[in-house]
Amino acid sequence: MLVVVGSGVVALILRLMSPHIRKYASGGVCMSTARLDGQTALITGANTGIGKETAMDLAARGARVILACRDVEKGEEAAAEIRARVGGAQVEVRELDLADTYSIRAFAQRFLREVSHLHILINNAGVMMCPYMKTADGFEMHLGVNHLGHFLLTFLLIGVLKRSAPSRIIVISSLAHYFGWIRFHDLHSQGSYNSGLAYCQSKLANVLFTRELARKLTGLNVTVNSVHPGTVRSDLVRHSTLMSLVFALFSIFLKTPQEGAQTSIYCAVAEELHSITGKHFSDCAPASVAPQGRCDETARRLWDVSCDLLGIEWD
Ligand SMILES: NC(=O)C1=CN([C@@H]2O[C@H](COP(=O)(O)OP(=O)(O)OC[C@H]3O[C@@H](n4cnc5c(N)ncnc54)[C@H](OP(=O)(O)O)[C@@H]3O)[C@@H](O)[C@H]2O)C=CC1
Ligand SMILES: CC1=C(/C=C/C(C)=C/C=C/C(C)=C/C=O)C(C)(C)CCC1
Repeated sequence: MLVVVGSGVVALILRLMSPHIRKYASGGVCMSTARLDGQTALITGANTGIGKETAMDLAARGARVILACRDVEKGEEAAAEIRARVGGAQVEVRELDLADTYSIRAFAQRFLREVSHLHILINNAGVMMCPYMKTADGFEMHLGVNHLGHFLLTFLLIGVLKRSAPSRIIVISSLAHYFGWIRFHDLHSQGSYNSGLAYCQSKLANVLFTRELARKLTGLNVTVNSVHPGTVRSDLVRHSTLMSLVFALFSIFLKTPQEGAQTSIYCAVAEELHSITGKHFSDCAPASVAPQGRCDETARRLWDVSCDLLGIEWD
């Protein structure tokens, strides 16, 4: 009886507080009215969640937006939705599976053949807390998709980004990077696997990649910044029953994908960020980076190991 009354009271309080909670939870908003006419943007994992909402916004600003998706059918559905909501939207779908370096190379080859400029690259796609899986190249899935896949993609597109300068690279990381460390002795979690820690490692790798790439791109007018989008109601938690349950129970506290896209959009368009590089953002404002994400030695070591794993030379 007491439990029933207690839950009723909590539900009532939450209902009454709902507008205030929503206002607080929604986070920062990108206030820039910058137009992107004549600019080209590429967003990975843009068929759903934060990526789709980011694509919607950039298309509304006049950009040509390429949705890079592993499932072209889902990508076309998202593109149709964007066209229906944004009059005159220029959106195209291309196949890209970040869990397969052959697919990444094929994507880049076609992209470079068909598209002459790239002003905004948003490395958004991500996988979280999946069971132990390997990519086509034998990389642990989180590291392979979230870090190495985007590393290779950026390497293959860096020439066109430089030619299109000023251009921007935005890397979607997470606050979860605080709980990660790079396990150089067992990068692919072959010794022991914890899906949460593997996700955190990959998100720390995103921050370290941003740091080292920003250093290498100094003076070239190509900026690179990382983003924590907030806690966003999306398909990201699909692999974890517990997380799905927490998301369902606390959904009122979570951002919508549109709210979660604001910081990605901000980093892509805000005029005041034109020369800001190597920084981390959350809620459309600078955010702090964990100590392990500020270590230049680790960033350089991860860079070298990533190049070795991918069989590329990138100085
Ligand atoms: N939601 C949140 O609370 C938070 C999200 N983030 C980050 O935000 C980013 C976007 O996540 P969110 O929108 O929430 O999640 P979603 O799961 O909604 O979107 C993830 C996207 O990544 C795509 N993707 C997954 N694997 C691959 C692959 N192998 N090749 C190409 N694309 C792939 C998915 O494609 P498909 O639909 O086909 O599976 C989907 O389009 C991620 O990097 C995530 O880590 C960071 C912090 C918090
Ligand atoms: C426990 C709890 C929460 C859940 C947080 C979660 C579940 C965060 C997930 C973060 C993710 C998915 C990060 C990805 O990079 C709320 C709703 C914030 C507030 C109430 C208490």
